[in-house]
Amino acid sequence: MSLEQLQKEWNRDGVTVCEDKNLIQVRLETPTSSCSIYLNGAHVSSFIVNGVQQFFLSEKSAYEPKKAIRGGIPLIYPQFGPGNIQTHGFARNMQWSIKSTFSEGNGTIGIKFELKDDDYSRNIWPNSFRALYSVILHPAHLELRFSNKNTDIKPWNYQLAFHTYYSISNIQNVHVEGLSQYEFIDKMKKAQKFTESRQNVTIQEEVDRVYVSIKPDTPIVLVDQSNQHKIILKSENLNDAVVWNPWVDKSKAMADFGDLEYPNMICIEAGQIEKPKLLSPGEKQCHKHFIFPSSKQSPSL
Ligand SMILES: O=P(O)(O)OC[C@H]1O[C@H](O)[C@H](O)[C@@H](O)[C@@H]1O
Repeated sequence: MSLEQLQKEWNRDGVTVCEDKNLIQVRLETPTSSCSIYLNGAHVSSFIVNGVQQFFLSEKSAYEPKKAIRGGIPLIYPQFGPGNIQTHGFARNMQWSIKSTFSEGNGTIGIKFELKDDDYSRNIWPNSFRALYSVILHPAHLELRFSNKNTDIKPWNYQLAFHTYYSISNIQNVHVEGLSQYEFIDKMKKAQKFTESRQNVTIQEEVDRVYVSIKPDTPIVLVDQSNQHKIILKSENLNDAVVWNPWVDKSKAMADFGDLEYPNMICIEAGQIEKPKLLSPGEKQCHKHFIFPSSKQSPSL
C-alpha cells in the first residue's frame, strides 16, 4: 500500500502515518506523550513522556527494509537464540501491516499490527503463524501486547523479547533493581548460571545476561541517579529479562552502533527466552509489557 493510501485509511486524531528515513512510520500522540513505530519490524523507535525521550537510538543505525534498527524496541520473535535460525528471529526484519487503531479511554491511543508467515519467513522457519502486536500509548506510559497463534497443522515453539534500548545519562550513573536473588545465564561466561547477589545491578564491563524465572508482578526498575529518572518495567506472561551493554570492544565490532555510544544506553529486555513456549495447532498465547517512566518532571508516577 502506498503512503497516501495508508494515510487515507489510518490518519485520525492522535495517529499520523508518515515517511521517515525512507521507511513508513506511524506516530501516536496524546497531549503528554508520543511514540513512533516503523512498519518495518513494527519497531517502536521513540517514546517521549513530558518532553523526555526514553529510548536510545544509535546514530549509526540502518534504516532499510529487512534490516533491524539499532535502538528503540526491536521485537524479537520467533527465536531469541542461539538456535536453529538467525539470532533474534525475523519479525524485526519484516514489514508488518496495520490492522486497527483504537482508544481504550483515559486518553490512550493504540495501534494493532499484524504479521503472518510468508515465503521469506517460511524459508527461514517452516511454520505458519499469525502474530498481532498492539502498541498502546497512555498519557504517561507505554503498553505492549503481543499475541501469536499457531495456524499450522503441526506444533511449534517460539521465544519472544521486547529488546528495549533505554537512553541514560551515563552507564556509570545507573543501576537496575528487582533482579536480586534471581538466577541468570551469563552469556559472557559460556552461558553458565549464577545467582544475582546484588540489590542494585551496576555495569562496569560488557554485560550480557538472561535473568530467568522472574516472578510475575515483580517490577524491574532502571534508576538513573544523575537526573533522578526511573523507569519501571512490568510484564505479564514473560518469565525472563535480559540486561545488555556492549561496552568497548563489542561496540567497535558492531557496524550499526557508534564506538562511543555504549555509555548512553542500556538494554533491559522482557522476554520468554529460557523456556520457549509450545503452541499446538490453533493455539494462541498473549504476552504484555509495560514501561512506566517517572522523573522529577512527572511526579504522578
Ligand atoms: O546485534 P543484535 O542481534 O541486535 O543483538 C544485540 C544483543 O542483543 C541481546 O541483548 C543479546 O543478549 C546479545 O547477545 C546481543 O549481542
